[in-house]
Amino acid sequence: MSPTQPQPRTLFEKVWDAHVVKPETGDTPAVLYVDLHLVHEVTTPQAFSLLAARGLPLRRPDRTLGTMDHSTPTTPRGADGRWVYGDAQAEAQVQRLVENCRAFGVELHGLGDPAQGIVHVIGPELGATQPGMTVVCGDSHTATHGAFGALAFGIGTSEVGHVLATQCLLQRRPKTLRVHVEGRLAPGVSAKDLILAVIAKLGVGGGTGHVAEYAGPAIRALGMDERMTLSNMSIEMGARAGMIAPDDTTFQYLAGRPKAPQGAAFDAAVARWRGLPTDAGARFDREVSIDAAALEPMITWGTNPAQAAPVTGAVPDPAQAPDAAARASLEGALRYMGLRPGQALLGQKVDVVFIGSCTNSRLPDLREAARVMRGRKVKLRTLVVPGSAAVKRQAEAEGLDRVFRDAGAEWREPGCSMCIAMNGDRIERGQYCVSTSNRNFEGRQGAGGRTLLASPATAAAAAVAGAVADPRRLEVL
Ligand SMILES: CC(C)[C@H](C(=O)O)[C@@H](O)C(=O)O
Ligand code: SF4
Repeated sequence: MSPTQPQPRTLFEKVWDAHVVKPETGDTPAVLYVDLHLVHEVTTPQAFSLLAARGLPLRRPDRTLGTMDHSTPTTPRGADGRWVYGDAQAEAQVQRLVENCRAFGVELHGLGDPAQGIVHVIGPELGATQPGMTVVCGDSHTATHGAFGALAFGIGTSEVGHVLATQCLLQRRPKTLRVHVEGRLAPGVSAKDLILAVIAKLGVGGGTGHVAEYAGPAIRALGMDERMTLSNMSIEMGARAGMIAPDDTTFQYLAGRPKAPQGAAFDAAVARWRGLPTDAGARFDREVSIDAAALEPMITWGTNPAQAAPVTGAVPDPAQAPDAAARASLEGALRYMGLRPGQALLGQKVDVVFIGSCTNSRLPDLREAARVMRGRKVKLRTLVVPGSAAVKRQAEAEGLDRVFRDAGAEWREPGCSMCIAMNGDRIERGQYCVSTSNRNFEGRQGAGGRTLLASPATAAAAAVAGAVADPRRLEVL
């Protein structure tokens, strides 16, 4: 390459370089400009108070977008027009967000609003999330928006305050990691199974300090909703963000969405966005590759998302752990989960199924669950919670709600719900829940509750079978 030619750059580097207001020096992080700041009720009260205490205005109300999701009820409002909250704290949080957004002029999609929903579902749905943007939110699953070729990551509450006040953020430049996914996913194997397999391979710390880029033929073949499932869980392997290069699938998804550029402006944006993908010859700090065709439906058996196995596999035996520390951690996980070393995962008893969360609550996820439940009955408590009011409307227009109700499942209002159990939707101590969410930490879905993470099809199969089941073998259910 001649010295005058520009260095090939990765997708991450292009987005980072375009947003650096002040470069990083030895002891000071870079100042990074933020294009889109998403806000929800849990991580904003102190941040808005910080502004109020200093008498500062919100720097860019037009680049700040609010919704409520974590603490919101998923049962419809009563005949008196009132929502029934899980507890007083949940209601207070929601009220604070309403007041703060009104006081600071933030567009808020609150309860009952046709665009309300989980923050990581509504950003893309409204076309607010776009390629090449920097997107932040006081929420670790902000990585979801990376599916559009945005640099999107979670920030802490004090940083939320900085962004509200300045539209900028102090950031150290992360390293880069490319996850190259060869081949094609087999029928019955989904993006959720792929990301669980990637995390199982790399470990919960495998991406620490890095921004991941998912690339390769298997990724190109995925729709936007599936790509979001993948990017969403990047944080579960410690990655700062998880990006996917924008392509025609991305542009088609965005065309006509209310907050996307319209008409000639859209065409101009697409022309710009086409320059974002990683250049041939660009260097990553680390590269891994995985064969999509070899994957099976996955399910977690432990208390972190890397503790996963094919659904046809078995719970590992701590006696075979490579060292004492690994053995102790395995033993701890199995004790909490009440599972025996070597036991088959198929047939493991399940008490509750949760289909929802920012990982798997979009229309294609619900279609998958409905495909499995259609004409069948669930054997246990099954909650289906759409990711947004828009997903709920579309699902109902297709009659998916009927399929779920006829099967005996509960069809709820949009929100985070049982993913985090902040709104009163929870499992009981000792119960097993096959969940399409992203975290199986101890007590995540309710104190003492045991979570097994899986895809919508695997979760629906468990609901119908009353136990862990293989979604590719519906004929035996
Ligand atoms: C409540 C919020 C701060 C939290 C997050 O950061 O991700 C939640 O969304 C989660 O999934 O654990
Ligand atoms: S659905 Fe779950 S993971 Fe997603 S933002 Fe809500 S609580 Fe966090």
